[in-house]
Amino acid sequence: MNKVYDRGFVKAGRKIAENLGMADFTREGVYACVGGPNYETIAELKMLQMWGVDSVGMSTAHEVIAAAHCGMKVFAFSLISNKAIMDYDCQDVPNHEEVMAAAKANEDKLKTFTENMVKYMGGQLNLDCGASGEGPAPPKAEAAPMQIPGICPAAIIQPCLCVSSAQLPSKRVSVQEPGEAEEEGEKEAAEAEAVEEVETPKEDGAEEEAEEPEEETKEPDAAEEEPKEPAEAIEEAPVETEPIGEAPAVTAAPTQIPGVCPAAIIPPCPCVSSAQLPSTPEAPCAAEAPAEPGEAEEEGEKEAAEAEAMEEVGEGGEAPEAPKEEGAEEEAKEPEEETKEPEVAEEEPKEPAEGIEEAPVETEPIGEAPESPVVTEEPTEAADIGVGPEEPQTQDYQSQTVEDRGEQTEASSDEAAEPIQEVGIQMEESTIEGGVAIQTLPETAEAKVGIEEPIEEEPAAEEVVVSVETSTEAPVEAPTEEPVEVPSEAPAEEATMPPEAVGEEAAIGEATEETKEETEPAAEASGEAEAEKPPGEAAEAPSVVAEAAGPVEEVVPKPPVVCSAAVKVECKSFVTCILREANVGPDTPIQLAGPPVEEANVGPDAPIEPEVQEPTLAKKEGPCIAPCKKFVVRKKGDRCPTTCPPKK
Ligand SMILES: O=P(O)(O)O[C@H]1O[C@H](CO)[C@@H](O)[C@H]1O
Ligand code: HPA
Repeated sequence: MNKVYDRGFVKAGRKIAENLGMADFTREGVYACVGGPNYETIAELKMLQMWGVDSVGMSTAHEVIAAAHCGMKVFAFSLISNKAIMDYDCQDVPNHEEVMAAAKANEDKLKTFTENMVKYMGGQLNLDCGASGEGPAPPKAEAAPMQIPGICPAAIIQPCLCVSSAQLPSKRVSVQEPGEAEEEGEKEAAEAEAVEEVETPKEDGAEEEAEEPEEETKEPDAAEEEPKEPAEAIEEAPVETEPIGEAPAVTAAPTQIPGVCPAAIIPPCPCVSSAQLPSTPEAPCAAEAPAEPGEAEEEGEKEAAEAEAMEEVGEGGEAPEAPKEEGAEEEAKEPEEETKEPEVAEEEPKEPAEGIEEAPVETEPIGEAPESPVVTEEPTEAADIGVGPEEPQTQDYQSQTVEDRGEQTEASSDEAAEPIQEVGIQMEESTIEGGVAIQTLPETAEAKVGIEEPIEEEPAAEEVVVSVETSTEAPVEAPTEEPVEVPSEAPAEEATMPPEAVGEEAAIGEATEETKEETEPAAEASGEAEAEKPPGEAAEAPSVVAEAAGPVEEVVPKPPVVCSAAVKVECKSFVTCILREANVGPDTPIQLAGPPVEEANVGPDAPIEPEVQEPTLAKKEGPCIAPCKKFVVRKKGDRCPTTCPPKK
């Protein structure tokens, strides 16, 4: 993802913003994408700020990832719609109303900017997105899908890759990565020349409709306004097609990548896994993985082509009407949610966090852990932005969080004392003073640009709030080598983990198979379920090779082997975990940026991690320690780290 944002597009975006008089409120910065659906807590925002984040959103990154995976050239920008509240003493809470209001107040700017960008991008991609100045091409009932040159052979884009205002819910602007080696000189000159001629399009009555779709995908309110047909959007999208050539035949229904161009319907892309694209069915993968767009071209040719295209855009003069997004909200929402699923999957801790592994072992059951407030794994549209009936929840959450952390307020008074000027913000490298922010995306974070709203004269450089990158930890201590007791059936009282705990394990026990096997709590969780079943009904461990079940006869010390029956294993390991607030199920008893440890699902006697590298994090967001019980029951099929009953 290092070059996911097309540098040329970003530069063009900045030029266009400048030409449109938006330069003074354009920024480049680091955009962090959080899972939502709630707005971030103050602690999270502080954490993100420490990480160098300038703005935060909930969707762009996923869309960008999906698009990039299909080999698309990507450009994204954001309208900074609200300020990050980072003061515990502040009574305000982020709310959807203000976000929507900001978006509404800036829709003209969004439309204008978008149209110009689309025109430019269309020219770059040789698409008739208005670059010709003739406006969108008439609908083509059976337009042949086209293949983006030099991109994933399977990434067949139906009609047009146009980015429409529909992509701009309330923000979003550009993305890209800094440090991209380019020949600035001539390229910039060419771009400047081309973009200078981009005219500000007239605002017409269609603007509202054009920008509604995106919001509809997230906000129920807006959804009621303009129900539209996605099919029409596809047909209306200007098309400049090219034969697909060797492109593999796609029989499955096209998929629309959420957040991207409503017209950019992409048939199930064989190169994209179902986890990344909305509904990529059973389309066989007959194509090779896409090549990185930016790497597939010679810089020289690329620049030349861009410069040329820029000129064309400039000549285009009249800005085309933004193609109406005729996408039905229903369909738009679906993919949106689906694209978030991968997040959950990505939560799986692959590597234990440093500094947590040595956490003290405590045998306190995890049972008493209180339920963590919040977050659902699959945010619904309602919960998404806290619209309508869900809004109260969002606010409650925010309020509750603040209250719960009353004591922390003091601890972080220095930081909290800083008045928050605005969200969105400026990066150190920002060279633009002002509103539409074109971001640069470093590494994994996403840079976004946005039109700040309200626009402030003196943007506070450190006011940006941002997303939450969560991490789940499940480091575990090495299993003991001590022989274990092997009861024919596990006493129910020993498997005292409550359902919540099981859920917790499920949530945090996302370590690799290897880790799982060594993680007592994980086994503990399964053991509990096991204990509740009649003897002999041990559940099959999905990832382990199950062997024929057999009665336990004796304990034979051996290296890890597969259990053929339930056994009770002494547990001396523990698990420390840091869960993301996002993507954690409502019943998940552990929370990341949570309240004091005692409130974070850890038993009252659970030790508070003493040596945390980051004191602040330890205290405020601090990892919670989920000690395992003394004994755990390994179910049939589990691999035992110590001993197992002999196979019969
Ligand atoms: O700024 P982006 O990435 O679009 O994300 C956020 O913006 C929307 C408005 O709050 C939310 O629904 C969330 O998707
Ligand atoms: N956080 C996350 N996403 C958002 C926000 C926010 O404060 N505002 C609009 N989208």
